[in-house]
Amino acid sequence: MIQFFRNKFALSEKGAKDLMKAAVACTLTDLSFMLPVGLLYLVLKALTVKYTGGSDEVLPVYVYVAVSVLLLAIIWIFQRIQYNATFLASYEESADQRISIAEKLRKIPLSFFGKKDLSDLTTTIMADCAGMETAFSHFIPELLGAVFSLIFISIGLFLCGWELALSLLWVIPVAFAVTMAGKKQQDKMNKLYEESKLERADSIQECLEMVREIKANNQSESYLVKMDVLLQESEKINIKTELVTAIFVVSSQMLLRVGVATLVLVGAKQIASGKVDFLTFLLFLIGASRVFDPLAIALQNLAAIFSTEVKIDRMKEINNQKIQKGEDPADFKSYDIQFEQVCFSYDAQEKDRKNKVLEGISFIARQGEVTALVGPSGGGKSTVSKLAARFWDIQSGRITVGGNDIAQIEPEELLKNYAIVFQDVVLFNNTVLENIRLGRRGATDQEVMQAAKLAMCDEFVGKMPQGYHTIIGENGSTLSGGERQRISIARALLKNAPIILLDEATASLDVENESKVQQAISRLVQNKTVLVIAHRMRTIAGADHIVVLSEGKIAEEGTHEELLNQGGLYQRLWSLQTKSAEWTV
Ligand SMILES: Nc1ncnc2c1ncn2[C@@H]1O[C@H](COP(=O)(O)OP(=O)(O)OP(=O)(O)O)[C@@H](O)[C@H]1O
Repeated sequence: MIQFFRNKFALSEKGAKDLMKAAVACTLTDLSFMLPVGLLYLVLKALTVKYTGGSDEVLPVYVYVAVSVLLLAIIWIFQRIQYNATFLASYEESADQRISIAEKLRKIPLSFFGKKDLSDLTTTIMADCAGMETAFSHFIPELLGAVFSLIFISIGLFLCGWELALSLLWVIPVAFAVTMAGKKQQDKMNKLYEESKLERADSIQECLEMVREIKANNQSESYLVKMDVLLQESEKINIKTELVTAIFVVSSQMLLRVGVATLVLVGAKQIASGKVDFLTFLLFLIGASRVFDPLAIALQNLAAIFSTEVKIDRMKEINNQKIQKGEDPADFKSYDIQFEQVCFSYDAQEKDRKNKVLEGISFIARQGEVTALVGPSGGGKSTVSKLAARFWDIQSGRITVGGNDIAQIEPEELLKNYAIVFQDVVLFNNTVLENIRLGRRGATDQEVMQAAKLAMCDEFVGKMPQGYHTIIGENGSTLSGGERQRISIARALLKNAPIILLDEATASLDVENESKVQQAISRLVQNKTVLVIAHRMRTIAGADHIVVLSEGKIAEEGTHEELLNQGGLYQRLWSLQTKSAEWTV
């Protein structure tokens, strides 16, 4: 049962156990609501006997009052248990779910993120988990509680009179069948609704992210029109989804009322024929309201669980992703990076050779040397540098660092040895100091400032209102491209790792700052393995080893002079850049 709940609702083992406990608590609460019905029956029976001159002794009023108080106390205790078992447990479970999804996302290969966009993932972590929370605290335990308590109450009613019980309860399987009959239709609409919700969130996010480009291209009007159409579409799907659910749920809830009607018909006939007394009939009538009220909610809950299934599937999709593992406690004797016949495609499923981004790549980036990757745009330079840090797992071949296959090394362990400066710098809405400290947690303010100074950050930080303690806005929105890049370089300098990946690290710097930062980088790279990508070929002319990549293959490799002498692609690119440097507008 626990395993069933785990699979069905993507719960942790504790969550599945807590759900079972919550279902038992809901059952006990539902059953406890039947206790006053029993007491009422006894009171009415005693009064009837008394006023019809029977011989039964009526107990003193205070006994009934005491029993009523006792029953209220029992109901309160069960409700309290239900509250703890549903709400508290569900909050714990959804917090655990969010943490476990975030943990999983940390370990999933980046290829997964290529297929999912940001709003999709945030929706899963926030909205889907919240939906699961409601299902856990309300829909599922209440439904199970209603079903379990119904079984007990039905047995009781059958013992009191099977004909009356049958006349009342026959509608229940029919009502459930009606709700279940709509499942396929509801599933389809729920899926459509979730998709439209995602599209809407996506579009709003895109609009906010691209607000500068939209304004610059005078596209605000057309974007708003597009958004309006999208929202109207989404509204239509929303209404249709509600309508489909309502048709089946309301029909089944109405059916329950038919059960009361058939009870009255059969009851009247049985009273007339003297088969049952009026009190027993009354007991059934009161019992019917106690059974049908939670049941009507249970049918609604069943439909709500259908809609949760789409959310659960999305959570399962993340939970079932293979994570990047690695067992070897790597022992790095050196930090040479070696690519051996590496083939790679961003779509791991893609078998089609023509979609390969890299094919048969083999080269060595030695420790103590600067290895430069050059070549036409789209040739695979950034891909090679990202593969060197195991951002993606390759499909064939081998990448080693100091002889250790990086596919066998735990990604976070591996990355401790890398300092990376990307073209697109990511900054956090925090102070300059903390953004640089990200390079090495635990570095002192002194060390952070030393690295910042080497990366030429001093000059622009000095002009900020609170210096290094100035908050730089979301993704460093208050900084220029060059300033962002210098912070990123300072991070790498602070980390001081044995392997350095520089992907267009100085592209956004002006000439003066570029030469200063280059000096800092040259101090940083001593005795390290450096893999550098630069479009401005003069910046890598001094590299120890140049690998020319074109259309995912190595076109040629060697030193600057060797490659110029070969008169191949490198020489052509070099002369083109030399000529373009002379161009003027
Ligand atoms: N995340 C990704 N998902 C799918 N395809 C990608 C992804 N990143 C890059 N590519 C594709 O892989 C190929 C190589 O891209 P890559 O960025 O490695 O080239 P590059 O040589 O660094 O280009 P540039 O000099 O323009 O930066 C390109 O065709 C690109 O479209």
